[in-house]
Amino acid sequence: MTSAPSPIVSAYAQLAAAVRHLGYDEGLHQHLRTPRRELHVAVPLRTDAGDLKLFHGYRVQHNVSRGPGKGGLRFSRDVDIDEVRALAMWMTWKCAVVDIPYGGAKGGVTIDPAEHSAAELERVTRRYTTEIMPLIGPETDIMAPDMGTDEQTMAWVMDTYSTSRGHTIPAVVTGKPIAIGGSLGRAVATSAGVVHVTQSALEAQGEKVAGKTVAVQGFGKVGSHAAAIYAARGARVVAVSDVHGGVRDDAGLDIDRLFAHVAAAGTVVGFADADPITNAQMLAMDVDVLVPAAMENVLTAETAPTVRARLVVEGANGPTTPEADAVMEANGITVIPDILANAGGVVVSYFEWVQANQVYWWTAQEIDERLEQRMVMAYDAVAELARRDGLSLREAANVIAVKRVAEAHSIRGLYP
Ligand SMILES: NC(=O)C1=CN([C@@H]2O[C@H](COP(=O)(O)OP(=O)(O)OC[C@H]3O[C@@H](n4cnc5c(N)ncnc54)[C@H](OP(=O)(O)O)[C@@H]3O)[C@@H](O)[C@H]2O)C=CC1
Ligand SMILES: O=C(O)CCC(=O)C(=O)O
Repeated sequence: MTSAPSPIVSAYAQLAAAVRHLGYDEGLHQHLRTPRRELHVAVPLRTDAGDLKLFHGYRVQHNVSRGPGKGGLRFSRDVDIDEVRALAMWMTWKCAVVDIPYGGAKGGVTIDPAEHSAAELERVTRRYTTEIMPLIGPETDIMAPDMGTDEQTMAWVMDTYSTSRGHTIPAVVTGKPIAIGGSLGRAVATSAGVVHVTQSALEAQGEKVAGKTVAVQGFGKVGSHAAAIYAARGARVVAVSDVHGGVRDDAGLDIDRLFAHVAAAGTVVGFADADPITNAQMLAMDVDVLVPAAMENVLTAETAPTVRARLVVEGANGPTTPEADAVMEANGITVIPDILANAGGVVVSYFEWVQANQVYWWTAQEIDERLEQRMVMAYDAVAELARRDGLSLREAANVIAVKRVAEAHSIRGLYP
């Protein structure tokens, strides 16, 4: 899983394909490929035991032509500058494909959150925020949770930023707790969006989510709620996994009981009434829908030939390499690409930012309806272009997104 090249290689290849399709010249290609700004910061930590440790942090604004930078903050031992660059670029295309007024950005700290206490993570978050202060702000670059961070992390970022400005500024982050201006629905929005696009793809074949078998890799913020929503919509979730391994029950896992098990055990492994399964075995299961919702480079030239699902819905960012895309296309497997499939999170982040700026809060129903409408609209546009031009859904999504960003450059006069 980790032998694949950096995600930036996939991101560059996907952009190059879209640029070729659109017939843009090399100058515009380079303009679209190159991050607008990058900040590398040192993040010192005094541990609970009194030692001094140093971590490396990054914030990359890939593109800000359509609006402020927008994108999550990742805490993981695998974070490096190229990963953050790739994730920031994907945020640019993601915001463009669902047509929300943002550019793309991403941040990361090379730290394994599982190895640190809450107090240490708070100090790391506050120091990181202070160091990247020149870039962030409600009108310049707005953070949200990603892998290894959560709503508590966003509360610390918001508090650190607000303290430095002397007043409370909720719109500097999204995905924060409801008590300090978070939005209803944000915690499950990425997962809800994953299910909406699954439904759209199945409807195109006269089918629906109910009755389908689903396997979900990753039981974190995205994967766990996706499993719950698929089950609530009548699908049979037959396998889930996390970094420690997975569990399988062909009759369908009881997701409520699984949540209770994970709350107690910290992993899906060991869940009673289910068989153990490895992540590799799960990717190869004979299911209708496979949802990689953990990390990058999971579906590679090595693993893609084993995939037997009809539909792969990318909850994670960058789970599929270009080589794996080719293999799955040849095998008749439809892939709903990350920038479309997992865009529900940033869509509701946008709703949260709008609500914070207006200081006026929407109902859960308003948020759910507006999210579904936007996801379905984006899916339909991508599917229509794919049909028209004989493209994969990933190619079509990238073409739509890259064109919108290039148009913004052109209209603003940054690139004639
Ligand atoms: N949160 C959001 O709103 C959005 C997230 N995403 C993307 O979705 C993906 C997951 O993010 P999120 O759910 O927030 O992250 P979390 O940190 O909440 O969860 C990550 C999950 O993946 C598991 N995992 C980590 N490494 C592996 C591995 N090698 N094999 C199998 N499972 C693994 C973790 O297991 P364990 O807990 O045991 O470590 C955990 O269950 C990322 O790619 C992220 O960028 C995309 C759009 C929005
Ligand atoms: O909600 C957001 O702003 C972005 C979430 C994110 O990091 C992502 O979509 O990859």
